[in-house]
Amino acid sequence: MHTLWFREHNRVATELSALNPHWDGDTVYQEARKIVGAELQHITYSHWLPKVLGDPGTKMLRDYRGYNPNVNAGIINSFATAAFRFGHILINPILYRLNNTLGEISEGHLPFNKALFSPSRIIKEGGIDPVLRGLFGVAAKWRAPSYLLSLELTQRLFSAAYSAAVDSAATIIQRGRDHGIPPYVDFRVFCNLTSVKNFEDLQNEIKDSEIRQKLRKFWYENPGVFTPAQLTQLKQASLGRVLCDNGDSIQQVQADVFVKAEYPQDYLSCSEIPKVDLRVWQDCCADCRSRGQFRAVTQESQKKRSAQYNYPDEKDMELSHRRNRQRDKIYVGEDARNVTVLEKTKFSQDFSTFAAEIQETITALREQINKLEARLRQAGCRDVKGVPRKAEERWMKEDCTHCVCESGQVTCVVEICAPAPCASPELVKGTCCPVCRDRGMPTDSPEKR
Ligand code: HEM
Repeated sequence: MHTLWFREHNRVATELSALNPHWDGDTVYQEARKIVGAELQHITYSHWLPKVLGDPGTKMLRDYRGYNPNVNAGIINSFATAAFRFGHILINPILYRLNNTLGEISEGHLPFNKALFSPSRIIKEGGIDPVLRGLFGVAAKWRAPSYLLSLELTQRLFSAAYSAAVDSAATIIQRGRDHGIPPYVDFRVFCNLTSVKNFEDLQNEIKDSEIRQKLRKFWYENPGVFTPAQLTQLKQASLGRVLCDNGDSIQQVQADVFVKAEYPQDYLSCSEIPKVDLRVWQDCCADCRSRGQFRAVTQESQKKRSAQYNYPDEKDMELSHRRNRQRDKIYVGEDARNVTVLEKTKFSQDFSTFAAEIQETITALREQINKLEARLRQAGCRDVKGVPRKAEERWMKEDCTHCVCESGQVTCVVEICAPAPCASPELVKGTCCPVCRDRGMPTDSPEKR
């Protein structure tokens, strides 16, 4: 686009110069610059912005009513830092390169990351026209949640120039923090939209209930994120303990490191500070139900977005190029939603992968249902040690782990500890939660764990 506008300037200048042979170079340059600036303003406000803002937004913009020296022409911080970066979701992960009949050029389309920092492609691979045709001859990217920022922008941006790629999503979020931009929920109220308290209130904006559910799970106490046993352990965590475990050689800290304490009397040895017992993350126990939950969430948070939203890797590209030459030209989605252009072959390939994935999921679910039904038919259970337990039987597994046999399945729950009402709670044998008691007891007391 820069080359296009640079050429436009020179074209206008040449024509002006022919019309006004008496103008000096500076006059030709300044007048051409003024004209190109005006063209850009006209196109931006009259042709582009209405597509971005829609009718109501365009009406609010109103027509130009003359220069007003009292209007601050600067843009607000939140516009530059956040709002106008919406343009990043318009970026297509593929640069389509089309010939003059809108078919793919012999060099093929380009993944976005291969296009940056490679101006030589313009010279060697057909000039600027193929890329420009790709911009006007192909529909815009589909505005579905999973298409907003492609992996090209979050995992491969500028990878041709830097050893580590830039993550545009992370940069945008971080830039918002750098600039102290108010949170989205505050902007909703400012813009007279409904106020929101939780992700369900955003169901018109985030239509996919699965995504809303995933977002909810960022709070560690939400059901399904950790098992009850894990939660109990997590609530033993303290910054003091993290300092003890990870400092170079910190041996003593106060019980609450956020509050200054007198040394040595108010300091505790690190061994006295409660610790998160990671054994409850050991991947084998009778508590299959909660183990399943834990696994699901852990895998969910690690899962990368499906490659179907992105451009194929190099080896796939070679294959697709060969196929492309034989098959139909690109067709533009006629759908009113402006569906992304898909190559016919790629579409059917994606669809087969999708169908195979669904099939796999159905088989896995069927297996789970069979297992659950088999359990329901069982009257009792067996605990971890293989001891038979009757239906509805309850027992203590350890000091603070209650188990119950329900519907053929053992479920164990670890007691949740209330915050101890003293500065230096201790873990004492026979109790689940840290207790407050006389601090005179020696630290190596056999009662201590
Ligand atoms: C080839 C496409 C694009 C690339 C590679 C790109 C890349 C970038 C990068 C790397 C930044 C700096 C991020 C930071 O460190 O804060 C940035 C900032 C920005 N981008 Fe883009 N961008 C592209 C297209 C767009 C479009 C189409 C728009 C709007 C329609 C846009 C709007 C902005 C804005 C408003 C900023 C912030 C500028 C500022 O802080 O003053 N970008 N872009």
